[in-house]
Amino acid sequence: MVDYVLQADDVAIHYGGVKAVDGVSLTLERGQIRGLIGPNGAGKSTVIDAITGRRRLTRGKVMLGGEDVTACGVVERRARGLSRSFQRTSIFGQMKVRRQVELASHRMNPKDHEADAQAVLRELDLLHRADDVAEDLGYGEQRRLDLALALVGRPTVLLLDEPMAGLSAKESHDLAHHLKALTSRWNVSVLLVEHDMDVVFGISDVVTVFELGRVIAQGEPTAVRADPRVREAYLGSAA
Ligand SMILES: Nc1ncnc2c1ncn2[C@@H]1O[C@H](COP(=O)(O)OP(=O)(O)OP(=O)(O)O)[C@@H](O)[C@H]1O
Repeated sequence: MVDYVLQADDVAIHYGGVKAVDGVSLTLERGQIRGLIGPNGAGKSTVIDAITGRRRLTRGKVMLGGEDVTACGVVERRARGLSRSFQRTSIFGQMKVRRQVELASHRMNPKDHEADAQAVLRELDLLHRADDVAEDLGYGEQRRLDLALALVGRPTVLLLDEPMAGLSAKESHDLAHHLKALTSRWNVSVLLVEHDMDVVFGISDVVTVFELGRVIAQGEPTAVRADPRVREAYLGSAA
Protein backbone atom coordinates (compact mmCIF):
# COMPACT_ATOMS: atom_id res chain seq x y z
CA MET A 1 0.00 0.00 0.00
CA VAL A 2 1.29 3.49 -0.85
CA ASP A 3 2.26 5.63 2.13
CA TYR A 4 0.67 9.00 1.33
CA VAL A 5 1.91 12.10 3.14
CA LEU A 6 -1.24 13.95 2.11
CA GLN A 7 -4.70 12.83 1.09
CA ALA A 8 -7.65 15.04 0.26
CA ASP A 9 -10.79 12.97 0.03
CA ASP A 10 -13.98 14.22 -1.64
CA VAL A 11 -13.22 17.80 -0.57
CA ALA A 12 -15.93 20.37 -1.26
CA ILE A 13 -16.14 24.07 -0.48
CA HIS A 14 -19.33 25.87 -1.42
CA TYR A 15 -19.97 29.58 -1.02
CA GLY A 16 -23.72 29.74 -0.99
CA GLY A 17 -24.63 28.55 -4.46
CA VAL A 18 -21.03 28.74 -5.77
CA LYS A 19 -19.40 25.33 -5.78
CA ALA A 20 -15.81 26.59 -5.73
CA VAL A 21 -14.57 23.05 -5.11
CA ASP A 22 -16.92 20.14 -5.44
CA GLY A 23 -15.67 16.67 -4.61
CA VAL A 24 -11.92 16.78 -5.19
CA SER A 25 -9.71 13.87 -4.19
CA LEU A 26 -5.96 13.90 -4.55
CA THR A 27 -2.88 12.43 -2.92
CA LEU A 28 0.80 13.23 -2.46
CA GLU A 29 3.52 10.65 -2.01
CA ARG A 30 6.75 11.44 -0.18
CA GLY A 31 9.05 13.57 -2.33
CA GLN A 32 6.46 13.93 -5.08
CA ILE A 33 5.53 17.12 -6.92
CA ARG A 34 1.90 17.36 -8.00
CA GLY A 35 1.05 20.24 -10.32
CA LEU A 36 -2.46 21.69 -10.14
CA ILE A 37 -3.63 23.47 -13.27
CA GLY A 38 -6.90 24.79 -14.63
CA PRO A 39 -8.49 27.97 -15.95
CA ASN A 40 -9.03 31.03 -13.75
CA GLY A 41 -11.70 30.36 -11.16
CA ALA A 42 -11.41 26.56 -11.47
CA GLY A 43 -10.90 26.19 -7.71
CA LYS A 44 -7.14 25.66 -7.37
CA SER A 45 -6.52 28.28 -4.67
CA THR A 46 -9.60 27.13 -2.80
CA VAL A 47 -8.22 23.60 -2.71
CA ILE A 48 -4.98 24.93 -1.25
CA ASP A 49 -6.97 26.87 1.39
CA ALA A 50 -8.98 23.73 2.18
CA ILE A 51 -5.86 21.66 2.69
CA THR A 52 -4.08 24.24 4.87
CA GLY A 53 -7.18 24.64 7.02
CA ARG A 54 -7.80 28.26 6.05
CA ARG A 55 -11.28 27.40 4.76
CA ARG A 56 -13.77 25.16 6.45
CA LEU A 57 -14.85 22.19 4.31
CA THR A 58 -18.43 21.84 3.20
CA ARG A 59 -17.72 18.14 2.76
CA GLY A 60 -14.79 15.73 2.75
CA LYS A 61 -11.64 14.98 4.65
CA VAL A 62 -7.94 15.94 4.74
CA MET A 63 -5.35 13.42 5.98
CA LEU A 64 -1.76 14.28 6.83
CA GLY A 65 0.70 11.43 7.31
CA GLY A 66 -2.25 9.04 7.63
CA GLU A 67 -3.98 11.12 10.33
CA ASP A 68 -7.24 12.96 9.88
CA VAL A 69 -6.57 16.71 10.30
CA THR A 70 -9.94 17.94 9.03
CA ALA A 71 -10.81 19.36 12.45
CA CYS A 72 -7.37 20.97 12.94
CA GLY A 73 -6.68 24.66 12.35
CA VAL A 74 -3.91 26.21 10.26
CA VAL A 75 -1.39 26.41 13.11
CA GLU A 76 -1.82 22.81 14.17
CA ARG A 77 -1.49 21.58 10.57
CA ARG A 78 1.69 23.62 10.21
CA ALA A 79 3.07 22.06 13.41
CA ARG A 80 2.29 18.66 11.90
CA GLY A 81 4.37 19.41 8.83
CA LEU A 82 2.01 21.10 6.36
CA SER A 83 3.41 24.40 5.15
CA ARG A 84 2.57 26.96 2.49
CA SER A 85 4.30 29.97 1.06
CA PHE A 86 2.66 33.37 0.81
CA GLN A 87 4.43 35.08 -2.07
CA ARG A 88 6.38 37.74 -0.20
CA THR A 89 3.52 38.79 2.05
CA SER A 90 5.30 37.16 4.97
CA ILE A 91 8.58 39.01 4.36
CA PHE A 92 9.69 41.97 6.49
CA GLY A 93 11.52 44.33 4.16
CA GLN A 94 13.63 46.04 6.80
CA MET A 95 14.79 42.91 8.57
CA LYS A 96 17.93 40.99 7.73
CA VAL A 97 17.39 37.76 5.86
CA ARG A 98 18.99 35.47 8.42
CA ARG A 99 17.17 37.14 11.30
CA GLN A 100 13.73 36.59 9.82
CA VAL A 101 14.39 33.00 8.87
CA GLU A 102 15.67 32.38 12.42
CA LEU A 103 12.59 34.03 13.92
CA ALA A 104 10.30 31.94 11.73
CA SER A 105 12.24 28.85 12.72
CA HIS A 106 12.06 29.78 16.41
CA ARG A 107 8.28 29.80 16.17
CA MET A 108 8.39 26.22 14.90
CA ASN A 109 10.42 25.24 17.92
CA PRO A 110 13.00 22.92 16.35
CA LYS A 111 15.89 21.57 18.45
CA ASP A 112 18.24 24.26 17.14
CA HIS A 113 16.58 27.11 15.28
CA GLU A 114 19.88 28.70 14.23
CA ALA A 115 21.03 25.47 12.60
CA ASP A 116 17.60 25.00 11.03
CA ALA A 117 17.71 28.52 9.54
CA GLN A 118 21.26 28.02 8.32
CA ALA A 119 20.29 24.78 6.55
CA VAL A 120 17.31 26.43 4.87
CA LEU A 121 19.37 29.42 3.74
CA ARG A 122 22.03 27.13 2.33
CA GLU A 123 19.49 24.96 0.52
CA LEU A 124 17.93 28.00 -1.16
CA ASP A 125 21.24 29.58 -2.01
CA LEU A 126 20.65 32.61 0.21
CA LEU A 127 23.64 32.39 2.54
CA HIS A 128 25.48 35.13 0.67
CA ARG A 129 22.49 37.45 1.29
CA ALA A 130 21.96 36.44 4.92
CA ASP A 131 23.17 39.78 6.32
CA ASP A 132 21.27 41.96 3.86
CA VAL A 133 17.83 43.37 4.57
CA ALA A 134 15.11 41.66 2.57
CA GLU A 135 14.11 44.70 0.53
CA ASP A 136 17.60 44.82 -0.99
CA LEU A 137 17.16 41.36 -2.50
CA GLY A 138 16.25 40.84 -6.13
CA TYR A 139 12.74 39.64 -6.97
CA GLY A 140 13.81 36.03 -7.50
CA GLU A 141 15.75 36.07 -4.23
CA GLN A 142 12.72 37.42 -2.37
CA ARG A 143 10.70 34.49 -3.71
CA ARG A 144 13.38 32.14 -2.40
CA LEU A 145 13.21 33.92 0.96
CA ASP A 146 9.46 33.39 1.01
CA LEU A 147 10.10 29.71 0.31
CA ALA A 148 12.74 29.69 3.07
CA LEU A 149 10.20 30.97 5.59
CA ALA A 150 7.88 28.13 4.59
CA LEU A 151 10.64 25.56 4.94
CA VAL A 152 11.73 26.18 8.52
CA GLY A 153 11.04 23.33 10.90
CA ARG A 154 11.39 20.78 8.08
CA PRO A 155 7.81 20.45 6.83
CA THR A 156 6.86 17.29 4.97
CA VAL A 157 4.37 18.98 2.63
CA LEU A 158 4.69 22.32 0.91
CA LEU A 159 1.75 24.02 -0.80
CA LEU A 160 2.66 26.69 -3.32
CA ASP A 161 0.18 29.00 -5.01
CA GLU A 162 1.71 30.51 -8.14
CA PRO A 163 5.28 30.82 -6.86
CA MET A 164 6.55 31.79 -10.33
CA ALA A 165 4.15 34.72 -10.84
CA GLY A 166 6.06 37.81 -11.92
CA LEU A 167 9.41 36.05 -12.26
CA SER A 168 11.55 36.21 -15.39
CA ALA A 169 12.11 32.99 -17.35
CA LYS A 170 15.55 32.65 -15.78
CA GLU A 171 14.23 33.24 -12.23
CA SER A 172 11.40 30.72 -12.78
CA HIS A 173 13.84 28.14 -14.05
CA ASP A 174 16.01 28.78 -11.03
CA LEU A 175 13.15 28.42 -8.55
CA ALA A 176 11.93 25.27 -10.30
CA HIS A 177 15.41 23.83 -9.94
CA HIS A 178 15.37 24.58 -6.19
CA LEU A 179 11.96 22.97 -5.79
CA LYS A 180 13.02 19.83 -7.57
CA ALA A 181 16.19 19.64 -5.46
CA LEU A 182 14.17 20.04 -2.28
CA THR A 183 12.02 17.05 -3.05
CA SER A 184 15.03 14.78 -3.45
CA ARG A 185 17.35 16.25 -0.80
CA TRP A 186 14.79 17.07 1.90
CA ASN A 187 12.11 14.58 0.92
CA VAL A 188 9.54 17.37 0.85
CA SER A 189 6.34 16.79 -1.13
CA VAL A 190 4.98 19.72 -3.11
CA LEU A 191 1.51 20.69 -4.30
CA LEU A 192 2.12 23.33 -6.94
CA VAL A 193 -0.52 25.66 -8.36
CA GLU A 194 1.13 27.41 -11.25
CA HIS A 195 0.15 29.04 -14.53
CA ASP A 196 3.58 28.59 -16.11
CA MET A 197 2.95 25.38 -18.06
CA ASP A 198 6.61 24.81 -18.87
CA VAL A 199 7.37 24.74 -15.16
CA VAL A 200 4.40 22.55 -14.25
CA PHE A 201 5.01 19.97 -16.96
CA GLY A 202 8.76 20.22 -16.49
CA ILE A 203 9.01 19.44 -12.78
CA SER A 204 5.78 17.69 -11.74
CA ASP A 205 5.68 13.94 -11.23
CA VAL A 206 1.91 14.06 -11.60
CA VAL A 207 -0.49 16.74 -12.79
CA THR A 208 -4.12 17.33 -11.78
CA VAL A 209 -6.37 19.39 -14.02
CA PHE A 210 -9.31 21.32 -12.59
CA GLU A 211 -12.35 22.73 -14.26
CA LEU A 212 -15.30 24.32 -12.46
CA GLY A 213 -14.32 22.94 -9.07
CA ARG A 214 -13.79 19.37 -10.20
CA VAL A 215 -10.90 17.23 -11.39
CA ILE A 216 -11.16 16.51 -15.10
CA ALA A 217 -7.85 14.66 -15.49
CA GLN A 218 -4.85 13.53 -13.53
CA GLY A 219 -1.75 11.49 -14.19
CA GLU A 220 1.77 11.74 -15.53
CA PRO A 221 2.53 15.00 -17.34
CA THR A 222 2.81 13.45 -20.80
CA ALA A 223 -0.50 11.61 -20.46
CA VAL A 224 -2.28 14.69 -19.12
CA ARG A 225 -0.89 16.90 -21.84
CA ALA A 226 -2.16 14.45 -24.47
CA ASP A 227 -5.65 14.08 -22.92
CA PRO A 228 -8.15 15.45 -25.45
CA ARG A 229 -10.41 16.83 -22.73
CA VAL A 230 -7.55 18.77 -21.18
CA ARG A 231 -6.45 20.15 -24.53
CA GLU A 232 -9.94 21.27 -25.28
CA ALA A 233 -10.74 22.70 -21.84
CA TYR A 234 -7.50 24.34 -21.00
CA LEU A 235 -4.38 23.98 -23.03
CA GLY A 236 -5.92 24.86 -26.38
CA SER A 237 -5.65 22.55 -29.35
CA ALA A 238 -2.19 23.85 -30.22
CA ALA A 239 -0.67 22.69 -26.88
N1 LIG B 1 -14.77 33.87 -0.62
C1 LIG B 1 -15.44 33.53 -1.71
N2 LIG B 1 -16.78 33.75 -1.82
C2 LIG B 1 -17.47 33.40 -2.92
N3 LIG B 1 -16.91 32.80 -4.00
C3 LIG B 1 -15.60 32.56 -3.96
C4 LIG B 1 -14.79 32.90 -2.83
N4 LIG B 1 -13.50 32.52 -3.09
C5 LIG B 1 -13.52 31.98 -4.31
N5 LIG B 1 -14.77 32.00 -4.84
C6 LIG B 1 -15.16 31.48 -6.17
O1 LIG B 1 -14.76 30.14 -6.21
C7 LIG B 1 -14.31 29.78 -7.52
C8 LIG B 1 -12.89 29.22 -7.44
O2 LIG B 1 -11.95 30.26 -7.13
P1 LIG B 1 -10.39 29.99 -6.94
O3 LIG B 1 -9.78 31.29 -6.56
O4 LIG B 1 -10.18 28.83 -6.05
O5 LIG B 1 -9.95 29.58 -8.41
P2 LIG B 1 -8.48 29.42 -9.01
O6 LIG B 1 -8.53 28.18 -9.85
O7 LIG B 1 -7.47 29.49 -7.93
O8 LIG B 1 -8.37 30.69 -9.93
P3 LIG B 1 -7.10 31.58 -10.37
O9 LIG B 1 -6.29 30.73 -11.29
O10 LIG B 1 -7.72 32.75 -11.05
O11 LIG B 1 -6.35 31.94 -9.09
C9 LIG B 1 -14.45 31.04 -8.37
O12 LIG B 1 -15.68 30.98 -9.02
C10 LIG B 1 -14.44 32.15 -7.33
O13 LIG B 1 -15.14 33.27 -7.80
